[in-house]
Amino acid sequence: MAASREVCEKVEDIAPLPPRSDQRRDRTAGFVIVGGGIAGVTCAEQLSALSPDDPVTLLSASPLIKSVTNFRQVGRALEEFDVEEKTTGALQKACPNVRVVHTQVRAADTDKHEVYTEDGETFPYTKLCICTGGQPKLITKDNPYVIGIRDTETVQHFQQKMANARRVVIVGNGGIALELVYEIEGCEVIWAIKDDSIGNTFFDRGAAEFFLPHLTAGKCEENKPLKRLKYTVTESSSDSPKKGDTAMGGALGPDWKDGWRMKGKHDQAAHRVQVEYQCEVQEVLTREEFTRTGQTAECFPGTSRAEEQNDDWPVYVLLTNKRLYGCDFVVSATGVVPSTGPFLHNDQFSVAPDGGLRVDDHMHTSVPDVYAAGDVCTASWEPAPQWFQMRLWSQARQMGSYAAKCMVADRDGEDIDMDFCFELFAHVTKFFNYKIVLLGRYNAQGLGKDYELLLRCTKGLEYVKVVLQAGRMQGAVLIGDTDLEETFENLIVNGMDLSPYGEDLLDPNIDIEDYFD
Ligand SMILES: Cc1cc2nc3c(=O)[nH]c(=O)nc-3n(C[C@H](O)[C@H](O)[C@H](O)COP(=O)(O)OP(=O)(O)OC[C@H]3O[C@@H](n4cnc5c(N)ncnc54)[C@H](O)[C@@H]3O)c2cc1C
Ligand SMILES: NC(=O)c1ccc[n+]([C@@H]2O[C@H](COP(=O)([O-])OP(=O)(O)OC[C@H]3O[C@@H](n4cnc5c(N)ncnc54)[C@H](O)[C@@H]3O)[C@@H](O)[C@H]2O)c1
Repeated sequence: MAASREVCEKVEDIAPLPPRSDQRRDRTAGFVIVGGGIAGVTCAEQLSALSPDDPVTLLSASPLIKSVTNFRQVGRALEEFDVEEKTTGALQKACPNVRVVHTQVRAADTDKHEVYTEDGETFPYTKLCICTGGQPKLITKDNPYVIGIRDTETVQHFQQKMANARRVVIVGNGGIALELVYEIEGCEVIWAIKDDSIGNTFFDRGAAEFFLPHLTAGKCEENKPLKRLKYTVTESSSDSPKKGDTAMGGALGPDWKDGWRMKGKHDQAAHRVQVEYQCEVQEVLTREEFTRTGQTAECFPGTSRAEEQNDDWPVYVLLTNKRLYGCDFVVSATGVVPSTGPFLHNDQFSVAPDGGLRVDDHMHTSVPDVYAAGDVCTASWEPAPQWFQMRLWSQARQMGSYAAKCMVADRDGEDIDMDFCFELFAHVTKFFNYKIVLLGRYNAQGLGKDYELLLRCTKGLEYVKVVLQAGRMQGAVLIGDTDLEETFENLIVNGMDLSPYGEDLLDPNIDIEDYFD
């Protein structure tokens, strides 16, 4: 049988320690941050603000760094912002005591309080914050037809493949898959999900039903995506990531470019999506391997054998439901593997089952003077009842900022309370061109069976779901411009008994903002 499915959850192989460097730049140790994504840059900015006289060194493998712009505090925990790529100079100009070094960290000796880089330099630190993000968790590694999406480079690679694509298989049912399925045009999509409804990372079945009509509806003018997605870059470069390159860029931010659509080969092809429910990829076969099986590949559902575009696909995907599809390539939108590789030389770090560096409620790792923030870490403190980690920009920003406060407080021997943002899960985003707000235990996470739901839905306009337990709001899903997020955030946080209001709570004729103001 062909390439067996190997889910690569193992952290990248740990290379031997680089030779001890004698290139110790003459510098006083200070705060060192590894990673120029949102977590690392926010940490550097906050350190600069809190400790402007101390040296802060940001080591980043990506030439451009990510920073937060147009920050808007929508509610007490809910925030919106844009993400922009900036030159390192911009950060250094804004924060004079921050120095950004474009380099790749190879290892750290936490006993000596030193970080070593690929080009043989040593950076001593008093406090270190690891913000190295993550990489796509691919369903199978080293298969040129199976790609992940993480940063600008991988998007360019994706775009190149898209240009001539007639059919792609998307695996996964989370953020990236939801966005791609909506954005891809002129190309057939086979969407393979493990679940019985779409988008279950974010939505329950009800909300999934709300979106289904948008799966195949063409994007007529008015519902063209307002926010161009993160998957388009204006310049297309011929160099796809070199083999062996780990995706060293920062994870994508919202579309910072007004770019092309993700057009496949067939402009005129309708937006055709076939969802294959409750299945996984069993095998990915080359054309030769497929031919040897003697099997017949499926036509795109609804097309006859004669209409089938062709049957000489470069790659074939066998699903666990025994359906076999040919396609041009596979997008493995199947989550993130934290990039901890350079730090696991010493086994002092406690690593969580998802591969992240465990951090406590002060963003401390298990190693003295070493902190972590963003996708690379796994929150390992007892969380507030309505908060949980999800690897998102907002949480990367919040963790980066809070880690900086903890680093300074610990250095000065001061106490510090956890930021409010860790009291309540709050996420605002867009899917299928609708505003989406997710609050608290929005899918009744961890509530067992002891909860009730209130729903309000206007087809094509809005979908409101409230999760209640003992009359108290635990979470909410808001789809569309409901303007309920601030009120609901307060109701979740203040734990008010709402049972007297019953279904009136969602009565569209009652202006509950005033009611609970
Ligand atoms: C396609 C895609 C779409 C997304 N869309 C959304 C969204 O709509 N909303 C949302 O909230 N979240 C979204 N996310 C998630 C979000 O991008 C991440 O959670 C967030 O950016 C993580 O930030 P970070 O700083 O932890 O990591 P990253 O942004 O990955 O940054 C890691 C940094 O560390 C550097 N680095 C890594 N290893 C080394 C090393 N050894 N030495 C030196 N530097 C190193 C990298 O170069 C990079 O600069 C999306 C993610 C992807 C992949
Ligand atoms: N708008 C947004 O909020 C948004 C958009 C894109 C990405 N993101 C974030 O970026 C990160 C990466 O996105 P993502 O979509 O890769 O991750 P994700 O965690 O959102 O979704 C991963 C999906 O893949 C599924 N999966 C995992 N292993 C699988 C396997 N072997 N076979 C089939 N399915 C499998 C999971 O069940 C899940 O449905 C996530 O943290 C996500 O939250 C957020």
